[in-house]
Amino acid sequence: MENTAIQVQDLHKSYDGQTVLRGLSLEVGAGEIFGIAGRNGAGKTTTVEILQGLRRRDGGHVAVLGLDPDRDRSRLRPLVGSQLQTSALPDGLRVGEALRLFARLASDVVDWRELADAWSLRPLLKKPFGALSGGQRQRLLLALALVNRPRVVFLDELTQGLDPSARRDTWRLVEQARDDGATVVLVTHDMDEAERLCDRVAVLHEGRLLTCGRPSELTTVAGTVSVRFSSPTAALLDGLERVPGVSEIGYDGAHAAVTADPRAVVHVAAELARRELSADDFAVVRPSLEDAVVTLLNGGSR
Ligand SMILES: Nc1ncnc2c1ncn2[C@@H]1O[C@H](COP(=O)(O)OP(=O)(O)OP(=O)(O)O)[C@@H](O)[C@H]1O
Repeated sequence: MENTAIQVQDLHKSYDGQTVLRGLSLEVGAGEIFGIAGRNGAGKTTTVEILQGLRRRDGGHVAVLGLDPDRDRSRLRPLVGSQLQTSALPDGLRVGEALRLFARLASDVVDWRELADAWSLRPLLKKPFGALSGGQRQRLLLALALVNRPRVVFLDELTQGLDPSARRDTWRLVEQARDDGATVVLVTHDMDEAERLCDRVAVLHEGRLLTCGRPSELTTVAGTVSVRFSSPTAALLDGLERVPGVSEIGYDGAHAAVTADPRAVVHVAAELARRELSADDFAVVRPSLEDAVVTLLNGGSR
């Protein structure tokens, strides 16, 4: 990778004899929005905590912006932003006070008023944290993660509990942070979010990297697509299962769904043409990223 922001090689970590990370390796490019997904307990939070120097690793090599989070923590701290947990702020702290305080701690590299405008927090400046809605809290916590103009930002469960429009606003602001030069690492269970927002997604499984790639690559890796079209009778579909690469045929009385290897789509289309089935709604539907990740985690093709 040309410009690497984060390098993880053969990372190991155990808690009280329970092994959580067993040889995790991955790389994050500078300027990427990089998703980390995997089942509960896969080691996602442990990994990002090690990357931030909040937890010590047992073995392996880790570099964030060329620095070792264990040894160079004080040099790394001003370069990294992190989304705080909701519990980290006292209920009585006002939005304006939080922004001012965090900006001062970060040596005022960013004008907190500009940040308040960017994140639509102006009307909330006098409100105490405890009186904010879930979405407003999330906006403040994200603004605070960016107050030191970090080169790497770690976000965990970014849009959990947000309404669809607040989710989209948040995605836009994260993209803005990336466009301003930050590398973003996003731990998420929300595959819709990962598909929409992440340049690449790493799927962790049992403390190792199961797979990593662009969302479109992962959906391809999952193996099959669904070819859908109208068909007036089931008889027109007879024998279609013998087309190489077709694994399943469904028919609901009006529509057919043929599950097939992506490379077989053209042969399915040719076969339909030979049968003079004029399907004007012929569509190839890829699995969603969520379908793909579930398939991969359940041991499907990789
Ligand atoms: N401080 C700790 N002490 C002991 N065990 C821990 C500690 N922190 C995490 N673990 C255990 O390590 C494993 C991995 O936890 P981690 O939080 O890294 O997983 P995760 O992938 O982020 O999970 P989730 O999706 O549920 O947030 C879990 O089995 C968890 O119980």
